[in-house]
Amino acid sequence: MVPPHQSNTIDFDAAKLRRLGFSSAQQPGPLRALSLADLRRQLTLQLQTSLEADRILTLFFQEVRRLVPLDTLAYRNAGSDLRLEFGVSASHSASYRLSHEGEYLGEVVFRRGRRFDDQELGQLESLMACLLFPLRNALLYRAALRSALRDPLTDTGNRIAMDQALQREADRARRTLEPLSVLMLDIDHFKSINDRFGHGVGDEVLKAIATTLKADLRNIDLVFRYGGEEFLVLLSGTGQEAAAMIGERLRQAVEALQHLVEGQAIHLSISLGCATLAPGETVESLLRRADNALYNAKREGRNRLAFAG
Ligand SMILES: Nc1nc2c(ncn2[C@@H]2O[C@H](COP(=O)(O)OP(=O)(O)OP(=O)(O)O)[C@@H](O)[C@H]2O)c(=O)[nH]1
Repeated sequence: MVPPHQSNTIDFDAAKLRRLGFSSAQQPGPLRALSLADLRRQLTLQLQTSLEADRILTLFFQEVRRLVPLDTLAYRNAGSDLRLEFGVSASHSASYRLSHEGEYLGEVVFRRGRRFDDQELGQLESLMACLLFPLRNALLYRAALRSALRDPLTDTGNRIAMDQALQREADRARRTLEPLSVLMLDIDHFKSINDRFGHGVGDEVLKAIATTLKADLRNIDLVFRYGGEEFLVLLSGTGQEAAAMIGERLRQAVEALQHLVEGQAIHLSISLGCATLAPGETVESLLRRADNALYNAKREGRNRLAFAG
């Protein structure tokens, strides 16, 4: 009797993948010269194994060098916030702006110590065709991840991103014994802005304040919108005194904002609660203390910073 279905199990372990032509990036050993056609076939298989732009370009750089000697591969895509560089810098370069049917996919730059000849440039162009679709998929994946973690109105991190970042940074602070502080901040009398000028203006004010906060902070500091008109600033490696200085700078920056509605500047201010992670403290307790401090800043008259007890 022949069964109607045959079921098989295949374990794609590292050895099997190697036999099928998928090599691991960590695999040591000398690079073997290949024909253009062989390399294109291998690249097509290998570049499908990841959705991370970093990994895809690392593999591409590693494999392309088997045919065309290269010192550097650089990749830039400002729209996707990507700037990657592999290898060591060199004087001669060949750069390519990649696009597919009008869709911009970034710029690739190859560098090395001597000029590229026409045959090599032809080979690089042919190999870049293998990069196109894996790279496009990686950019789409990156955009999807990004939008799942960002607040679209203010382009700050959302609540999910905040919870993840807080946990990650608190774990790191415990491990490294570095300080970690948060600033919880809330726009003063925001309801009356909505009531007087409408929700559209309220939204513009939220965007303007978020832009001011981001412009005033260093890159590694992270801003999240965790409620309607409430933001959290996560300050890694920052103790209470420095966090208060940063908070005060943010307060002044918002106060100095000239936000115009129908030609008239409206007065804006924020109140802030500042808390620093105590030894053994949980993230929930840190947030609770920052929230209490924010409540005190409001009660004491707004447009000010209060410390957590
Ligand atoms: N335009 C707009 N308004 C929002 C959004 N999310 C929340 N709000 C409004 O934010 C206001 C918050 O008001 P309250 O919590 O009373 O606080 P407040 O008026 O800022 O007063 P204090 O915080 O005590 O200074 C409410 O009117 C909400 O409707 C949003 O995405 N857009």
